[in-house]
Amino acid sequence: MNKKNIIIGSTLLAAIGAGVYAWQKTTTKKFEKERIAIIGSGNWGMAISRIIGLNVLDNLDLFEKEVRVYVYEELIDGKKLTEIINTQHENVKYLSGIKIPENVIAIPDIVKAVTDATVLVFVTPHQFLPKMLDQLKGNIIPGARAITLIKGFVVDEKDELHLISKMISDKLEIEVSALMGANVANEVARDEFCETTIGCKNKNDHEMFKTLFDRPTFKVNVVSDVYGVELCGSLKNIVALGAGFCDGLGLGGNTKAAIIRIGLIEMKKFAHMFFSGVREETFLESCGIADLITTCTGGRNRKVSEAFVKTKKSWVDLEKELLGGQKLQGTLTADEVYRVLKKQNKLNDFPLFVTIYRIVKGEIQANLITQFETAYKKD
Ligand SMILES: NC(=O)C1=CN([C@@H]2O[C@H](COP(=O)(O)OP(=O)(O)OC[C@H]3O[C@@H](n4cnc5c(N)ncnc54)[C@H](O)[C@@H]3O)[C@@H](O)[C@H]2O)C=CC1
Ligand SMILES: O=C(CO)COP(=O)(O)O
Repeated sequence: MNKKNIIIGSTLLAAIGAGVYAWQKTTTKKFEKERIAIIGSGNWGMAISRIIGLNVLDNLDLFEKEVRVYVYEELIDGKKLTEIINTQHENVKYLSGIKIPENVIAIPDIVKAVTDATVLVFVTPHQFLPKMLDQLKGNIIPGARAITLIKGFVVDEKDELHLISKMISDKLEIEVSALMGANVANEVARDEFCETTIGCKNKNDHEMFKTLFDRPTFKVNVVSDVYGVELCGSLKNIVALGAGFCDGLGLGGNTKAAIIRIGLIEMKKFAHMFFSGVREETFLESCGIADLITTCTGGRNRKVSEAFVKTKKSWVDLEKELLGGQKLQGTLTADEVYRVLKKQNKLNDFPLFVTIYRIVKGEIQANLITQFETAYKKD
């Protein structure tokens, strides 16, 4: 074989290799039954565990009966939380008063929790994710898929933003979808009607995810725009802080509506500025406008930011006092997004996000929430 043939031959092999890799990435491996692992057992983690546990029992031809949940172990009155969940079928700390189906098993070891899992459901406060991914790397079976319910981003030391779905996908080399919506966990757990949005690129998985999550009171719509869904769910936490400031100041619905409207515009602008392919329709799904409304009226970010204005206590103290171990995400996200905008020299394009950040940091008082440049009247 001459040199030219060798080059053509190896180029061909490389192309076939790349093709096979791409095919493996987009083709769903068929498992006899899906085995579900949930990573995270907080307020939303437990509410979604209940839904998954019930749906698995209703579809035992498709899913293994046992659903494993990774629980960050802690002692409650001297008793391990995992033991409490596995005997009382209730997470007394993070979702008290709600029974969890008995096929949902709490496991304190994250690697054991995902053993043989074909579907991984990530639902932890985002600050804990990077360490979890380090522990999970190399322990996921080929062909497994993941779905993230985490609202937040990771911003690295170079002030570059990483979407959670992309982080999980890069680290574990699996496909990752996203589920976000107007889903305050306590209300979902009480079976109050709501909708949610799943972003999933792989059409082969649409039906499986719908069967896993959809309930008569938890209606799922599946779209293909994973990044759009995730960006909506994460960015709205910043706007929710602004809504809480309005409540803290005793302002009425008109002001809050203005914050929501302008917040939505900045969410869209941010998504389109930094990510290609985000679809306009996604902002009208449950993950978009609906989640924005629910978190600006209910929700923990709104509640704690109202108290921040009224009490002038620190965020750390208020999180401890008001959330009983649950975690506030919006203040972290406001900081992360600010760092990204600063690095990209785009602070002037996001006056509301920047104003909220400055109030969070104590650089300005909350009564300046309405003093940002209202540059969004008409182009
Ligand atoms: N709670 C809600 O209504 C909703 C929450 N979300 C999102 O879901 C994600 C998870 O939120 P929640 O389940 O509500 O959690 P949460 O706010 O209840 O957080 C507490 C969880 O963090 C765990 N934890 C504490 N310290 C830890 C550590 N050092 N390492 C690992 N884990 C630790 C606790 O064990 C507990 O499971 C967040 O991104 C949140 O924004 C999304 C929709 C609704
Ligand atoms: O995301 C949520 C509802 O969809 C919950 O928001 P909070 O974290 O502000 O409670």
